Formats: sequence, structure tokens, C-alpha cells
Amino acid sequence: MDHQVSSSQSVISFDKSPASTFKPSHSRNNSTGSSKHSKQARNWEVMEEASSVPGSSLDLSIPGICEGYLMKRRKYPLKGWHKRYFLLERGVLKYSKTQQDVSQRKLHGSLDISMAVMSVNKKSKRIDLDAGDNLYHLKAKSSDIFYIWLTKLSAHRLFRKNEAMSVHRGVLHALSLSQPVVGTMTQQSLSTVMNITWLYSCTGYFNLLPFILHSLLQWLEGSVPITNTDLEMRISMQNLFLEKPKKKSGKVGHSRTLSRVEAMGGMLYSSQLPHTNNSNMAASVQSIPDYVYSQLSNPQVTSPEAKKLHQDICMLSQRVYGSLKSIHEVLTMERERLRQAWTSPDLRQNTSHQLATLCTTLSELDMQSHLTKVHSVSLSSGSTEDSFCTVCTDQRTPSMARHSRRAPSVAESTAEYFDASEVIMCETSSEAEASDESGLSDITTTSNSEPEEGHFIAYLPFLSSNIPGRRTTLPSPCADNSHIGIMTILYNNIGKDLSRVSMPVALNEPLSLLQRLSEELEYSELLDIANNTDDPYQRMVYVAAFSISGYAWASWRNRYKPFNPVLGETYENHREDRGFYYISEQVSHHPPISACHAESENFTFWQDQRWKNKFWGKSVEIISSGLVNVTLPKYGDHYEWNKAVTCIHNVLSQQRWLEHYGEVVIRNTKSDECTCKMTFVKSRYWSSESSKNEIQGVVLDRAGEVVHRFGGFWHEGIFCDTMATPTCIWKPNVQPDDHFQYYGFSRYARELNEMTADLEVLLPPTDARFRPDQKLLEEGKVAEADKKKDQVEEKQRERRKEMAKRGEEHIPRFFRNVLDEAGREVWLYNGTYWKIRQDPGFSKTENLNLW
Ligand SMILES: CC(C)CCC[C@@H](C)[C@H]1CC[C@H]2[C@@H]3CC=C4C[C@@H](O)CC[C@]4(C)[C@H]3CC[C@]12C
Repeated sequence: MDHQVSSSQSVISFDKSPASTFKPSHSRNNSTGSSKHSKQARNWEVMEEASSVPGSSLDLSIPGICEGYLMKRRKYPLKGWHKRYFLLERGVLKYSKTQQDVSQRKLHGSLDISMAVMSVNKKSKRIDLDAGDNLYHLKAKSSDIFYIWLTKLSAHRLFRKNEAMSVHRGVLHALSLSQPVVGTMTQQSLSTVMNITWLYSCTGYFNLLPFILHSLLQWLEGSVPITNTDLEMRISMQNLFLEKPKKKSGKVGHSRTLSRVEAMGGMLYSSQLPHTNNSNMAASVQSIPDYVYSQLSNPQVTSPEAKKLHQDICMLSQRVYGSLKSIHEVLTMERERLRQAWTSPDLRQNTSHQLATLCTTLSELDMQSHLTKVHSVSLSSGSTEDSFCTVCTDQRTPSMARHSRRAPSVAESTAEYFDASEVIMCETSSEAEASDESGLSDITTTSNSEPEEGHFIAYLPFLSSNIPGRRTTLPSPCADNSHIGIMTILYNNIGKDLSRVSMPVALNEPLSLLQRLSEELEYSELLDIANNTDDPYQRMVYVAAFSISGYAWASWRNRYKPFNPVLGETYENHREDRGFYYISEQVSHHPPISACHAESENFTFWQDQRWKNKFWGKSVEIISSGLVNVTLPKYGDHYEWNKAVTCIHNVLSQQRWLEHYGEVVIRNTKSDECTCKMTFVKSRYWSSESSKNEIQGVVLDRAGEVVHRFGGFWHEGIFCDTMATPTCIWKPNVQPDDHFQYYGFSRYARELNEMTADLEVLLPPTDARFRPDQKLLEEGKVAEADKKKDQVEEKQRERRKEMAKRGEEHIPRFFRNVLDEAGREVWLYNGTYWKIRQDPGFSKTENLNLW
């Protein structure tokens, strides 16, 4: 039955102008707004959540099965479509290669469609289902098939919702049975609540569960009543998922009790309603929720049975709440234990011999030998003094240590600035210098060549060092933002470019995207190593590890978004300890483009970040277009690579999580000797947590033969087993214990927005550290920050209008727009920032007044 839809309902009547059958609610925003895209976006419609009238009787009849072939887009990064056999039954869409596979239950995947946002494109006969964790792109061969599926999918969604709603009404009903006449229902009601609770937790809706329990407690304690609409709203918001009970009888368990719930649900519509003191309740179906509500909101309980029921439910709720809390605590502890096991060398040694060898001995020895090499090479590069940016181990005289440094020799501009900053920095004592942070001794002992000279390389990768003089925490912890209805914001702005939507500041972290992008240099030591690795294939492995390391933040940073930089905003990051100078500028506002450039003795790094987002209903995909570039001066290499797709799953809920997927290819434009291909593996719906965030990569020679193989996880580390000895190439730094209270920031991220007295006089006023709303947020003044943010955005709009009036166009100050060899438009650093900073200084030049 190729491309035919079979349905257990013999005739399906459908309307080709589906307005009568379906309720598309919004057009979908598909991109950041090129005209082609917006045209495409107009063809997309987000199907409204199937809704039933509150209080009305629910149609619980099971819609007919629908099955047949559809085209399904292949899983990212694979391109194209393939034919798959689909079966839609009781609101669950399953698929496999053939009908036979489906009937033999050899499934490729399944999706609860009531959990999914459904968007359709009638023109291209496409149906997209986004269930947050799982995304299906489907296409029908003909309009007829398209409309049949659409009808069926809508019917099944409604069915699932009604089913959930009926259970919910059962709960309300059970709770309402506080009248003496139904006092005998106590046990039943309790087990109903128990089982609903169990079901909710089983289906993973921990977020709904505490709400129900909380509301229960509040109600029982006589404070706030549960409102029916509140619960219903939450259920529909969460797309509540409940398996239809199996109608087996006699077995003790949830299926049996559920039948009881159903029976109760049934009772709601029968004439046996409790009505002792409420004559107007009669048997009116419409007014039942009101009745329940009135009971719930009136905790004046009189009968002893009802009191007992209250107490029982109260105790039970508290117990369930308590045990959930302790489960959560145990899981948190377990996670912490695992984290420590991974990071602590002692525990690592206790794990398998192989791991210990891999992680500890080899990696550290290998890294040390590399770094020794790096350092000796740089020392021997014709300089009498240390040409590396090093930090003095003598903590009593940090400024003296700075004096002993000489300018790096690679870039003239860098060197000029370096000298200038030396003088100024030594004159001003920064608050940072007062810090008594230590941690240097650890490092000195592991560095085998430098300590006698009083120097060491500060960027040993596996040993998170406390650089003296930098803050280790933020001025204020982050405010909880879980109450902010992102759903409302997004849905009110459907069809709009999301980057244009102004969001409340409570959703922000106190960093701008320019600062965020500089985090990609957190592990710049990998490039230092690459620039001192003679073997081109090994070199490529380090470059690859560097490209991966720039994604490591994603496990911690899913609750807040960075500030959208204002046009003309800049950000510099001079890291003496890491030896690089980073500068970035917001060069375009719509579409947003952030250009950045970093330079050190061992590498030059630049990229312009243009990204568009695709909002699928539950998840947002961020697709970056600019290439990342790195040159290594010692070998004359110029590497360039694309970025993986970053997906924010469940963007609307607190179960948000980030994933990177796609193929990344690193090419050396100066030589085709070797190429690197990596796959950021997309997690599969049914795969375990432990296989998430995986990366596999190979380094190929000219003939396409594999020379090195590496792999691992972007949140855990990368190993290469084809080197002389299996080597751990990179491992992320340990997160500070209090990271949850501080936006999930790493040590490195906490330092980015730090303003020191010496910096304050050197930075241009356009630097992100001066952005007032961001500063206020950092200090925890959310309301003030919100107000200020509006002002900053308004000022930007005014500036744009003024310029348009004058017929002027904004010209970025430190980057210029050129075409690269492949004809792509790129933004390159014009080399002026550090020069101006040194002479005449930004205080003596004209700067944009951004805020
Ligand atoms: C609703 C809000 C609060 C949820 C949080 C959204 C966060 C996770 C989003 C908002 C903006 C996003 C960033 C936008 C642009 C880029 C550049 C790209 O090259 C890598 C991903 C990166 C860096 C994104 C990472 C994820 C991100 C930080």
C-alpha cells in the first residue's frame, strides 16, 4: 500500500480549505528574516492546541488508526528525505522502514503527538512535529494524503488531551468528596491521588507534580484555593501525557485505580453527584467544575470523615513531596559524586586502570612535555627575556613581575600596546591585586623547567589555577527566572525575528554576546600547543580539540541568555596569563553580526558570528553561518571550520537543555596535507543520558586515509587513541561548586565582566563592561536593570532613526567588511583598536555614546 493511507474509519471527510477542520493559530517564524525566508515562514502555520470547553463533557472515543507511508526528513546532519511507514494509534505516532517492521514492533521511533507542537505547510504538504526532545519533519506525497494525516493527527491530539483532562477532573472530583455522604470514598480518593501522582511522576512531569502537591497542601492548609482553570491551564501547557489505562481487572496497581478514576470521571456526568448542601448543583454537566471549585475554595470542613480525608491527603502529599525532595537530593549528590570522581585524581586512580592511565598519567605527562616544549621554543625564539606572558610565582610583588615581561614579538600593534599598558597598569594598583587568591604552588610543582627562574606557564590546561587578582565570584547571585512566561513572549511574537524581540532582563545573564563569544578562547592553551607541535596530523588534533572546547559551557548555561549587543558595542579581553588580546565589535544589528579577533604569540583567531534561529514550537535551533579561523604562525597554517548547530530543547519549559549537532570540517587553507572531520552526534530519543554530547572525529591525510581518530564528549573531554600512547587531549575545567547560584558561570566566565580600576581608564566607553543595564543585573538589581534596558534599547532605536534621517549608515570602527577568497562576505579586524588604546587612548578620541 505504497503511499496510501489506511484508516480504520472508512470515510474521512475533509475540507481542502481546512479552516473549518483545523485551527492554525500562528504563522511560524522560520528565520531571521530574509525575504525568501519570510515568504517560506508565511506558508507555515502552527496548529493550535486542541482544546475542549472547560466543564463540558469530554469526548473520550478513541480515534481510528491511521497508517501509511510518508516521507521523513533524515536525521541531522544527513540530508534529504526517505520513505518511512507510519502508524498513528491512540495519539502515538510510530514509524519504521516498512509496514512489516511496524507490525513486528521493530520501530525506528515513536512520538506522543499530544506533546508535540504541530506546524504545517499546506503548500509543500509538510507536517512538522516538535516534541521538544524529538523533532519529526514529514511530507506527504499528495494533498489527499496530507489532509488525511492532518485530520487524523488533530483528532488524536484532541483525544490525548481529553483523556488527560478526564483524569484531571477525576482528581478534582476526588478532592471534592468532602461531604459526609461520600465520606466512605476516603480510601478510594486517596489511592486515586496516589496513582495520579504516580502517573505524573512516571511520565517524567516532575514540574507538574510539585505544583499539584503544592496546591494540594495550600488548599488543605486552608490558604490558597486551587483553581480549576489554573490546573487545566497547566495541564494543557505541559501537554500532559498519560497512558490510557489497560482495562485489566483484578490486578492491584495503577491500571486498576485508573479505571476507578475513569469511573469517577464517569460519575461526574451521572446523576449520582454529591449534592447534599448544594441543590443548584443538580446534575448539570456544565456546572460541575464550578461545583468542585466551590468545594475546593471553601475549606470549612465540618464532618469528621471529611476532616480525616483532609488530614490524610495532607499527610500523603507531604510524604510524597518529601520523598521526591529526597530523591532529588540523592540524585544531586550522586551527580556531584560522579563529577568529583571524574575530576579528582585520587578517585580517578581508583577507577579502572585504563582510565587512570589515560586520564592522569598520560595526559598530564604528555601535556607537560608539550608545554615544556612550548615554553622552551618560545624562550629560544631570539629573546633574552621570557617572551611568553607569564605570571610571577612571587605573589608579594605581582607588579614587579609584570615589569619583568617584555612585549611579544609577533604583532607590532600588540607589542606597542603591551608596552603602554605596562606603564599604566603598574601605576594603578588594581583591586584585583589585593586578592589573596593562591593556587600557584600547585602549578609550580607540576611544571618541571621554569620554577627555578620564578616563572611558570599559567595556562596549564588540566590544573585549574587560581590566577591571583581575578574575582572568583559575581557581586550578586542570579535571580530565579522560572516564573517568566517565555511561552507568552514567544507566542506574542510569532512570525517575528526572535532577535528583535525584547525580553525581560530577568531572562538575561550579566554578559553580552560579545563576551560570550570570547569564552571560546577559554582553552586557548590548545592552540599554544598546536603551534608547537611539529607533526601536522597531531597539530590538527589539537586544533580540533580547541574547536570542541568552545562548546563546553552548554551543560551549565541554559537558564539565561546573553545581552544582545548594541550596534557599535565593543569588548576587549586581554589575558596576560593566557597571552592573548581579544577584541570584538557588534558590526550589524539586523541581522545581528558580532565580529571578533584575538591575537597571541602562538595564534591568531577570528570569526564573525551570524546566526539565525529556527523556532520549531518547542525547540530553537541556532544555525551559525560565519566560519571560525585560526592561523598558527610557526607553520603558516590557516585553519577554518564551520560551527555545529546548537539546539535549545524544550525552550519554553524549565526542562530546557542544549545540544550541539552536525558535521564540522576543519581545513587548512594553506595545505591539503590533512583535513579533520568531526561529527557532533545528535542524541537519539531513546538513547541513555551517558551517550549524550558525543563527538567522533578523524584526521585524514591527502589520500583520505585516517591518520588519527579521536572522540569523547564536549562536556567531558576528548581522547585520541592513535597517538604514540592514548592521550587525553582536553578536559573542561572543573565548575565552581556554587555555579548554579551564579548563572552556571565557570571561573573564566566570572572574570569576563570584571571592571578593575586600571581597566576603567583604558577601555572605550563602548565596552560591554560599561553597559549600565548589564551592570545593574550583575549587582542583582533586576527591576532597575529592566528599566535601564528599555532605555538603552530606545536610545539605540533613536540613534538608528537619526542616522536614517541623515541618510547615513553605521560604519563599524574596528572591523571592515571584505570578500574572502571564496567570495564570502567576512568581517576582518582593521588593526586599530590596540593602537588607539595605547595612543592617544580612547579618552582622547571620539566614541559612540551608546547608553
Ligand atoms: C529563553 C532563554 C532564557 C533560554 C536560554 C537561551 C540561551 C541558551 C541561548 C540564547 C542565545 C544563544 C546563543 C546565540 C548565538 C550563539 C552563537 C553560536 O555560534 C553558538 C551558540 C550561541 C552562543 C547561542 C547559545 C545559546 C544561547 C545562549
